[in-house]
Amino acid sequence: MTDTRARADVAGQAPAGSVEEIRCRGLVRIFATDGIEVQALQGLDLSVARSDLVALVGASGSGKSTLLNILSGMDTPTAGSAVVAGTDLLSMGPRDRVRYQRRTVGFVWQQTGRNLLPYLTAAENVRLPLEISRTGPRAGAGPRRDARVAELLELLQVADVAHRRPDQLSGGQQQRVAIAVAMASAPQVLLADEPTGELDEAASVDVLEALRSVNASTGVTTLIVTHDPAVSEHVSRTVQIRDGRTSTEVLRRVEVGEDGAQRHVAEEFAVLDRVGRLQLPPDFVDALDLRDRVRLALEPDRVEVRPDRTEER
Ligand SMILES: Nc1ncnc2c1ncn2[C@@H]1O[C@H](COP(=O)(O)OP(=O)(O)OP(=O)(O)O)[C@@H](O)[C@H]1O
Repeated sequence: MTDTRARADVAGQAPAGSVEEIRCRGLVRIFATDGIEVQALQGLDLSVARSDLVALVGASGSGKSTLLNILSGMDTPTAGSAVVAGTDLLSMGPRDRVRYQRRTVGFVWQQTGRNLLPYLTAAENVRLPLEISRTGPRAGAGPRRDARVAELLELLQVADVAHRRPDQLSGGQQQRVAIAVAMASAPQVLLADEPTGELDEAASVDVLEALRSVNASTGVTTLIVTHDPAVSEHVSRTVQIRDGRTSTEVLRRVEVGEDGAQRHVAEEFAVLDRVGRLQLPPDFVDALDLRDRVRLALEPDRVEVRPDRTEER
């Protein structure tokens, strides 16, 4: 059974003193098709601190892609608030949206074909966003753009294949070039949707390590949406979404023992939202056969949740 502690602060709170780069409060997204409404996000709260590397996990249909589409500026929530790097995603106009997608966020998608243009080389793919924003302050002169392309290909360890087209690259190399493309305009936030979904285990580890090293060396705030349980091993914070809301978080840290040896410690927390709601893990609910109504008791240092046995008496 999972040892889940309730985190006694606001759901997904960024550490004290840090700057919140992603802040979602009460995010709701309702889709209506053929008169049927699906509530994909049901009041989701999430905070990610600047320069953090966070994995977002959850079962199929839990709302991960819906959240990522909103954070990437491609979709608008039905209600709630979402602010990314100071941009309010609910109130931005069409011009702000283009600017936001070009400058503020970078994306890496699961399908390698969606990330790269097939008829351009790796270097040309990385250069393209710099050419598109050449009038912008981050563009610089031609030689500066060349230097930036070389620097990014070096950082992602794909400089040796700079002149190959995507079909001449392995899946892992394609995703590393895709990260270089996403980082070209020096975004503040990097969003990756199942970046290892089409890769074998070895290539997945490579790509996750590439994301980690880009995060560490540039400080870009990074959110990775994934089904892949191995991703959690590569990040210090994993947020789980269940039924359109954040439900639990796993925080990992390295501790040094008295003997000087390093230990990796992982602690799981239930997420408590601003109005006091939390989701009990399914294995807790099953273990005590909790249903419909439960009894709560406030103890000096904890809250007890017990099954309601009234009808059995
Ligand atoms: N455009 C849409 N129209 C109607 N329903 C939608 C739409 N997009 C998503 N949904 C529904 O919203 C819910 C959440 O979907 P979402 O794609 O965000 O889940 P997910 O966690 O990303 O799933 P997966 O891991 O399978 O990609 C699902 O019930 C889905 O069917």
